[in-house]
Amino acid sequence: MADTNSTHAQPVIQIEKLWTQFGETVIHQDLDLTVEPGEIVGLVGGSGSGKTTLVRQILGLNRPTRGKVTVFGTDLSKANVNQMMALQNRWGMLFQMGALFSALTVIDNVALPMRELRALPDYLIKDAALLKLQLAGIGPEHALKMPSDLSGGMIKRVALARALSLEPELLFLDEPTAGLDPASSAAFVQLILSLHKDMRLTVVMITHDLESLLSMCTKIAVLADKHVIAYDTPENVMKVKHPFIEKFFLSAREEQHTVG
Ligand SMILES: Nc1ncnc2c1ncn2[C@@H]1O[C@H](COP(=O)(O)OP(=O)(O)OP(=O)(O)O)[C@@H](O)[C@H]1O
Repeated sequence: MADTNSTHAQPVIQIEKLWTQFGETVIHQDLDLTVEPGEIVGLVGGSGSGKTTLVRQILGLNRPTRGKVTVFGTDLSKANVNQMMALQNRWGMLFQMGALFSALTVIDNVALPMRELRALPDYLIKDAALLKLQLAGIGPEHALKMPSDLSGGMIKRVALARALSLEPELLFLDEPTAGLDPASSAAFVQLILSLHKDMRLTVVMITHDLESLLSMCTKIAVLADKHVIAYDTPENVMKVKHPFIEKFFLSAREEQHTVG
């Protein structure tokens, strides 16, 4: 009998039978991945396993050789310019490098995506930018500073405020804690967790940082052997017998044994 009570929300991201080839080199082969609303998915894999390429394909910046990428129900291979622009307003991206424009003040960096939309008067954009900064833990006293006046942790927070400026439903994070000291890293993880809760975000994050993977992710997707070899809760992924997984989680397992 059909279960009439269950709601089947549309996946935020659906990747089906994706192939990526650069020249003779195959990077992804028959890769499948589905991200449901509200998940925080950690994307892990060895260097060159194709994590960045996969995220670029989800953002429509790279086209897969074969296969289908659907975001918010839109098949990217069939999306026209207007549909792509509509999608771009529904996601935010926190880049690892060059997170801020060095010639713009903190508030102008955050205001930029809103100004590009040309939908709001500037006084409203400034207020909205101040609110986003506050959400990311940056007070108004820092609004007119230049990026060069900020610490690494503050730069990440301002970049996060900018990624959130269009109130995205989907947030991409590329190595969000890289370069932060342990205390700033833990604070940044807490910030993302609270935003995830308050803003009902879906998050996809590339990271090598075991600590943030285990404390944040509802699911981990492991990229190896050209596809997703495991996609489950951190607890279950850690149990999968595969050389990459065993090596990657070795330290976490050892910690568990020490504690237990
Ligand atoms: N445009 C391109 N042309 C040719 N090769 C490319 C291109 N983009 C990526 N590659 C190759 O594809 C492979 C996957 O790269 P990608 O950056 O996606 O890996 P990654 O898993 O993010 O690696 P890392 O963890 O080191 O950042 C690499 O071997 C890279 O050199």
